[in-house]
Amino acid sequence: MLIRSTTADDLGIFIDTLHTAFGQFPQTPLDAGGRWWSALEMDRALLALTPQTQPVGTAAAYSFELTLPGQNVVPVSGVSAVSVVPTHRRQGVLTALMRHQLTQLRARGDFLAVLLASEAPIYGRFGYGPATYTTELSITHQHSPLAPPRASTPEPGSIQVLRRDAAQDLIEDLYDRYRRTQPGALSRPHSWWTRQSGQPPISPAPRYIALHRNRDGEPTGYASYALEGQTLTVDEIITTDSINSTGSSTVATFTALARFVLGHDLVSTVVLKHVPPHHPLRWQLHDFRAGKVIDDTDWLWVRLLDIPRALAARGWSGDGDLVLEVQDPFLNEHARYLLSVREGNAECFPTDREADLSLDVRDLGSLYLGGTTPSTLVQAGHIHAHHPQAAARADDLFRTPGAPHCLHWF
Ligand SMILES: CC(=O)SCCNC(=O)CCNC(=O)[C@H](O)C(C)(C)COP(=O)(O)OP(=O)(O)OC[C@H]1O[C@@H](n2cnc3c(N)ncnc32)[C@H](O)[C@@H]1OP(=O)(O)O
Repeated sequence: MLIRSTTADDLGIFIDTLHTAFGQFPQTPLDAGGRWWSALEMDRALLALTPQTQPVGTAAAYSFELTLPGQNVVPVSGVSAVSVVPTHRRQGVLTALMRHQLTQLRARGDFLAVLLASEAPIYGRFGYGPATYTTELSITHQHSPLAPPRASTPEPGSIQVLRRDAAQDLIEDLYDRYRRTQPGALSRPHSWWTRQSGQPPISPAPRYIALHRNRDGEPTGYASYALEGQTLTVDEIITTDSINSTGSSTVATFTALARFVLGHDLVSTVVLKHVPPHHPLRWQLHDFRAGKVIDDTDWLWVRLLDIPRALAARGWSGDGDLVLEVQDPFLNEHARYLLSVREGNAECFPTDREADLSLDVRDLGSLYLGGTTPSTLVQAGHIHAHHPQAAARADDLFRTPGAPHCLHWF
């Protein structure tokens, strides 16, 4: 099996191989469906070829930024377009692609990689762990407008409905402001917006944008939505007031936009994709049961490539020391690290001290953004705690003010 990097000249063969693997018919990159792939960075993609040079596998990487706990924004590679054609599966092609890619990512100095997994059992063996979660809610509209708040007054603001193509610059700017404060969120490069490459509202699919302005007239968020029959589907609600610089959160803009879509006439069901974990929306309904969770799933998977750098890059809570013994079976690495947290910042170095926790690098990926607690993974039997206080001490350090959330598709 030969793995080689691609160039722009390989775009056609890359997309052909990818579509064969996914069982779809090829689309040129410029037609509507093919726009998805026009954002591919072809100098960062890989092709797997047989000794007869038949292309049988693909993998790509996008250059994104990821917001970490502490609102630290760092570069990250977004792994995508991973595929092996059906005739060559379970022969180690993916394993060879992953090994090649992880080596390349490290060589370019990356300390983190992320992906969205088509199936959950695929990527743990390569060191990725599920790190953010997202919920899809279906709300039966006529029974369940939002109840008036019992202990506060709704923020006065206004909503304007725009067509998606008239709102592109506004929503690009709002998304960018949102993602810089939301741990777990990824950047959407400008080229994705100009090429309309991605899922709605980036793609040219017809959408309305409900734009929210605060009492001073400043845009603070939007809902991207479409109406089909009597179902109104919201792709995403993006708000810039959800987490402020002190880390405290409000849902004022989200609530105003939810009230707007739930009040839409001639609609029986409102589907809200990508509601963040622990969001209060269901509590705001008149009828709690009218909000049905139709999907509650992992979204962003994280892989640490340089553990000391990755751990020092995020913000922490409290003060304390923790020794982590980390196994990385795929890269055949095993080391112990001392994590020292002081006033929200961490230093991390290899150490000989006794371990507090022993864990696989995939579990460290799951803990990294604060979406899962160490004690949960100890209880699940994935992490070994060497003494009774270890999990609680780790919980205190890894704790974040809110759940990480990602809704970018790539
Ligand atoms: C980030 C993204 O792009 S997500 C998109 C992933 N791509 C797809 O889902 C497209 C359809 N599927 C495929 O193209 C292929 O089946 C792939 C890429 C998932 C797997 O490729 P393969 O070359 O068959 O994987 P490979 O032979 O290296 O398998 C490695 C191991 O993973 C296991 N594995 C591979 N795919 C799966 C799966 N879908 N479910 C469970 N286990 C799997 C194999 O059994 C093997 O296990 P073993 O080491 O214990 O024997």
